[in-house]
Amino acid sequence: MNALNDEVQEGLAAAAAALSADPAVRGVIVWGGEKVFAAGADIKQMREMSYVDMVRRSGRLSECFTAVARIPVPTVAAIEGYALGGGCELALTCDFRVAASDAKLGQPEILLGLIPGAGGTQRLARLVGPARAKDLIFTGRMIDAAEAERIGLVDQIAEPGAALEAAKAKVAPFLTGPAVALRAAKEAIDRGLDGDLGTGLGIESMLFAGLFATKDREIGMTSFIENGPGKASFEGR
Ligand SMILES: CCCCCCCCCCCCC/C=C/C(=O)SCCNC(=O)CCNC(=O)[C@H](O)C(C)(C)COP(=O)(O)OP(=O)(O)OC[C@H]1O[C@@H](n2cnc3c(N)ncnc32)[C@H](O)[C@@H]1OP(=O)(O)O
Repeated sequence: MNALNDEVQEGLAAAAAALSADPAVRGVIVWGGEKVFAAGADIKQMREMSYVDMVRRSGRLSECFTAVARIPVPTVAAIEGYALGGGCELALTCDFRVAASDAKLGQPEILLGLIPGAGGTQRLARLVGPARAKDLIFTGRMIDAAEAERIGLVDQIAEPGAALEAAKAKVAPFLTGPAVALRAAKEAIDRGLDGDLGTGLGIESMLFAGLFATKDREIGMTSFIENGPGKASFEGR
């Protein structure tokens, strides 16, 4: 079930750091395999943990989730089977979510006497709105891919077993786009969500101005003038 135990979380954090540091990486897909995305944090491991254990980890509880959220290029979660609890929270750290039509998503922590502990109360509420987030978190109920798409938790539905292929198709256009501009767009949107409108507009202006130093800006504008829209062959820098 891809239970997110210590080892898996450390592996995710290391992979996210390596991908973030590699300028050749233009897009990332998070996939749990053909059977399941992730059924959440490892309940068996958590049951052995004490309050002191958790206090010791506070601040680090969701560092692998934050590492994935901070990957500076477009990311897509390809969901088969279940994305529950920490698994749904991991999917929420991606820019887009593609789910198989028979997939189930949810935040069932309340059924364990817990609440989401890796960003679910924050990212889910920002994505689907506080009322829908409260419905899923207060009830702990699973929803199918169709309901998830309806509320905006999932962006696209694929045939069972085809979520990875659909995610590859979704990320493909970004691989030949203007890499620096795509990074700037993701940073402006994500950082803007953290603050007030004025701060967000300031971040956007700074990043917009910075793109005038890129080669792709010259390529894009020259291509439009000479060939019309959408014909530019960007260099990615
Ligand atoms: C996290 C531990 C490491 C420490 C790290 C620091 C701690 C903090 C981490 C960061 C904060 C994370 C906050 C997130 C919290 C959570 O995610 S809480 C867990 C939320 N998830 C769930 O409640 C889902 C639990 N699973 C199920 O409901 C069902 O298994 C299923 C997914 C609906 C599938 O059902 P079914 O097809 O009937 O299969 P099962 O028989 O139930 O399961 C097969 C085997 O898999 C085991 N398993 C399933 N889920 C988990 C899980 N989350 N953790 C551990 N093990 C799991 C299940 O026990 C079965 O095992 P066996 O009986 O041995 O075959």
